[in-house]
Amino acid sequence: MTFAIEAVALRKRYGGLGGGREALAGIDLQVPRGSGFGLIGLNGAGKTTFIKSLLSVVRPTSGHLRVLGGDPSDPAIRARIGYLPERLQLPHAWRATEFLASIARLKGLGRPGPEVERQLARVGLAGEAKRIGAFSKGMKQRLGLAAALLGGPELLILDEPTDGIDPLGRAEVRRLLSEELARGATVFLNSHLLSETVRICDRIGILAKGRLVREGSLDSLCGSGTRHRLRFAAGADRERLLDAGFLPSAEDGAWSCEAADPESLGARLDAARATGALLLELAPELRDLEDVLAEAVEAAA
Ligand SMILES: Nc1ncnc2c1ncn2[C@@H]1O[C@H](COP(=O)(O)OP(=O)(O)OP(=O)(O)O)[C@@H](O)[C@H]1O
Repeated sequence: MTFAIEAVALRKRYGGLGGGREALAGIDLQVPRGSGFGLIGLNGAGKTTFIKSLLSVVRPTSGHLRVLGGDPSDPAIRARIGYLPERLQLPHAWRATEFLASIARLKGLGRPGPEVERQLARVGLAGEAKRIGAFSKGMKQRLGLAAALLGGPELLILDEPTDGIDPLGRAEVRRLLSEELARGATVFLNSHLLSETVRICDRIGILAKGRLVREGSLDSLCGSGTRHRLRFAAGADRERLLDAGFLPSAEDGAWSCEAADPESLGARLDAARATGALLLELAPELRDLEDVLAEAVEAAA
């Protein structure tokens, strides 16, 4: 397997009086190509420092970092990355097409016109003639996203991509990012919106005090491994399901059960069927990522 990002024992200590605390205290991380990876953590955990290292804006104090198989300070590697910064600096007197055309030229895209129009349409800004200074926060964010998407980069690094975007716009951004994943791009996301992160990313890393304290697939991080969620067709006999050891969920009419292995899960399902219940859905029960984050941060304290 090839990796879009490979960090080995990566450390960063900022200069200044007393040298400060290490912002990155030895990060080992491999992000597979084509995956959606979400980096989460509390304020000051080191997320921005890690992203800046990926973009060679920050020089690590020690350790190794490879991005798309090369050195992040190599301009040829940088050209294959699309980046949406957390704090966008946009030229307010320009129009969206002018701004994107200038980015396209910087990225070395020949005849950028059609690509600029394509990306503007994807972010819902086609035909937008206002100057950027008159854009709403969400429109500016969409424009920043279009700039990151120009030229179909192999790696997208997105810092709070849905910040300021309304709920329907967020759904559009999610769809757009799933299109990017489907074409084989790697998406590296930094967001405090955990509900967005779980909907976009299949892998999650938790940073706490400069250390990667948990990392893995969403299922491995949030799944209990033994709890399952089930949904039965209307008319299931509640009392008989309770007798068979199923627990109802108060919120949404789903049920849950414990089963440590496929055999015991099969036996559970047989028991449910014996009550006359018809199974509609079965999935591993996932814990809330917020709880997993809180637990990981506490353990690292
Ligand atoms: N330029 C800098 N000089 C000195 N210390 C810095 C600098 N940038 C960040 N730090 C420190 O490094 C640590 C990690 O900061 P970083 O911005 O990477 O965290 P973060 O996880 O991105 O936080 P947030 O969620 O608030 O954006 C913090 O203790 C911060 O104060």
